[in-house]
Amino acid sequence: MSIVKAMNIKKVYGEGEKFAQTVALDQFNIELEQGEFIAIMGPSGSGKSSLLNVLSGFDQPSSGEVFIQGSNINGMTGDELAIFRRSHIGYIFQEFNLLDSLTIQQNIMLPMILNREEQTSMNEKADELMERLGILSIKYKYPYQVSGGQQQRAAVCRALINETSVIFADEPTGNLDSKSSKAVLGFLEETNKKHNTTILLVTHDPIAASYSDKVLFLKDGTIRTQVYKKESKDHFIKHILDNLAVLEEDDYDI
Ligand SMILES: Nc1ncnc2c1ncn2[C@@H]1O[C@H](COP(=O)(O)OP(=O)(O)OP(=O)(O)O)[C@@H](O)[C@H]1O
Repeated sequence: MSIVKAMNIKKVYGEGEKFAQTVALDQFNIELEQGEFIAIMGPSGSGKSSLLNVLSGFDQPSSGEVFIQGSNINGMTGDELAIFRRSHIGYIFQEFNLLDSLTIQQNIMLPMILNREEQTSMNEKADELMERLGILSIKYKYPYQVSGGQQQRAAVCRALINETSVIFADEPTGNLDSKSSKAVLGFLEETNKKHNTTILLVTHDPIAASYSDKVLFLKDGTIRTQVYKKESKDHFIKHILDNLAVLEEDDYDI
């Protein structure tokens, strides 16, 4: 069974407004199997965030359906979807989205707290993840007391703590220095390999994309082309850069 399946997705903003409509996704189809690690690249405005928002249930498509592990998330009520998301979907935001009133440890445990999990297992799991990402020493600090890189590592721990079968990551390294980027991407790669977690990563960065096994290039709300990792990482990065150049050249043909 596919972990994520979306069929005939259309996302139109400003529906009903005669002159201000934008078609962000156009009859979009995608299917992700268990253990796939896929990156999505494309120019600004090509529909990457719209796609992630629709696939993760943060936004409704204008038409079409999204299935996560066989369940149609578009038919769920708000409460049903919130509960479903906590157990099935991990999401890493570009802006971290940590709560300032909670410590780093509490932020990370939040999805487990909301699922009413047992305290000892929450503490153990949170400690294990923080240790792996090198932020155990800041567990009692608040988000505003730590660096952006440490906040993003905490956001990664929070997205992973419920061990969901799919992780959506929207530019998770967009605000990070290269050391923190490497830590976050390496951890996602390891999670993918070790736990067979399906990952969909949106990024502008060819290096970040090279951690995936396949890159989909988006343009005007549809997939234009895709590149597979076949040989070395360096070869993959070169292939990604070539395709980005072709996409940009297309712009000048219009
Ligand atoms: N809330 C909104 N209301 C109206 N139009 C929107 C809204 N969100 C996105 N759009 C439009 O939909 C299209 C796709 O936007 P989207 O944010 O998905 O692109 P993106 O590829 O993620 O861009 P970026 O790389 O700049 O983040 C763009 O034309 C954008 O202007």
